Amino acid sequence: MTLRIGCIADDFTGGTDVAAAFRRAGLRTALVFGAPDSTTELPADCDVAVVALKSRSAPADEAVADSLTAQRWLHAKGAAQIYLKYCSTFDSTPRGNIGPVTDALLQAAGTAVTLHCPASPPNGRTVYQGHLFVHDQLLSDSPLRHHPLTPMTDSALVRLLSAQTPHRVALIDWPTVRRGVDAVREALSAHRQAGVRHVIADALTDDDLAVLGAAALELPVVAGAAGLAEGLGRAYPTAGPDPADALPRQGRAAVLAGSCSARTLEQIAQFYAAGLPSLHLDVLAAATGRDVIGEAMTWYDAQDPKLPVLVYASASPDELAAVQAQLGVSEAAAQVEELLGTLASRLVERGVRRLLVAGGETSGAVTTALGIRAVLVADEADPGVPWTYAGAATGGLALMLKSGNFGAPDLFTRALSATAEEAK
Ligand SMILES: Nc1ncnc2c1ncn2[C@@H]1O[C@H](COP(=O)(O)OP(=O)(O)O)[C@@H](O)[C@H]1O
Ligand SMILES: O=C(O)[C@@H](O)C(=O)COP(=O)(O)O
Repeated sequence: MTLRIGCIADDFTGGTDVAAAFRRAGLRTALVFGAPDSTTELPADCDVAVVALKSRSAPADEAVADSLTAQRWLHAKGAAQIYLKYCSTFDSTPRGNIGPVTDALLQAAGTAVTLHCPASPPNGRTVYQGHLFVHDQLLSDSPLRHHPLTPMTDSALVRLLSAQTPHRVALIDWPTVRRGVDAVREALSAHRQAGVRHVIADALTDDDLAVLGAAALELPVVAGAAGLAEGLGRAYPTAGPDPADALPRQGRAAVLAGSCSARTLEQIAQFYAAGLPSLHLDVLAAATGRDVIGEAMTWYDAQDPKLPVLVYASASPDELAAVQAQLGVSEAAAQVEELLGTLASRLVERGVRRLLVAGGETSGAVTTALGIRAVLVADEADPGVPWTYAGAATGGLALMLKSGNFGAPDLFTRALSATAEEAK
């Protein structure tokens, strides 16, 4: 079976989000971490391969180079269509890289037009008249206007993308999308003939995204968030049994959290309130050379093996500010990522078989420490938060990588309760 779609995601948890969307559409999906090279193996029998890069905030030339490497590898594996996954809040300033990356992918694929739509209705992201909404607010009125790296002060997608590309950008509006697949195809063709390279489409619902996906089936390059990926995936015929069904359902379970996002803090509080064993890592003590890892492992060995455990560095905004003031922002992050990466390796060595990781950067640190290059994507615990299967190299590890703000407050206990229940 050859690969059908090759996807390039601009960060790791964005990669798990889009991989879950393709799987929801019925396609067997693998996720590859980091720019692939000749030694990167693709798990057998998948329809979609998602390459998760760390390019969202990278300078355009770096993001273009990594994306072209991924595109070449995906084409070599047989992918006829490339999907560029960026954030559903279009995290990208005028100097951002969505325009340059898309232009480079189009040029390498030898094609003149692409369809974009960042809508992701389950997460409240919709596009109307080319304006991106976050629930009931324009993007530029939402909390994203204060994003530390990519403050979004404009919601007009045609204007945002036009600032990043020398090529023409135009809109297919919602009334056209509502008229269906043929109407969208005709509009795409008219835009292409008029010299437009980037066509942005409105979408309010998953049905709109299914129309767009069907209309985009023949385009060599398509771009957007997880919503359009699912719409596109639904336009493909589904294949046979999913090898990810071999996911281990039992074994010791642990959560490692390095995300300080509000939702992760709620999930930590819920786990603690459920009476499950939790340990807070003392980042400042680790920085002074105390053996925080050794202490954590002694604590882990003393826990009831039937129960999932949580080890977290995550801190409230005040605690975080205090640690960062003392260590510096990047030194503090490096310290935490080193701690959580090392702990992940120790826990897996000690027999953990189900590992839930909270935080995008944290997920990168953990997969790197575990030497995991590729996983198969299995069922979702919450929208955009799938279990994945790391296969034989790690002794058959079930891994869940969660973006900081994703998942319901009870995600940790719910996703891992099966283990505790079955073991009782
Ligand atoms: N106690 C702490 N002190 C300082 N930095 C921390 C602490 N806990 C976590 N961090 C850092 O905060 C960052 C959280 O980012 P990330 O893992 O991407 O989560 P999210 O997905 O919520 O953005 C990481 O770089 C992590 O190392
Ligand atoms: O498209 C989305 O909203 C997510 O997949 C995503 O990329 C979220 O960004 P992070 O919270 O920075 O992982």
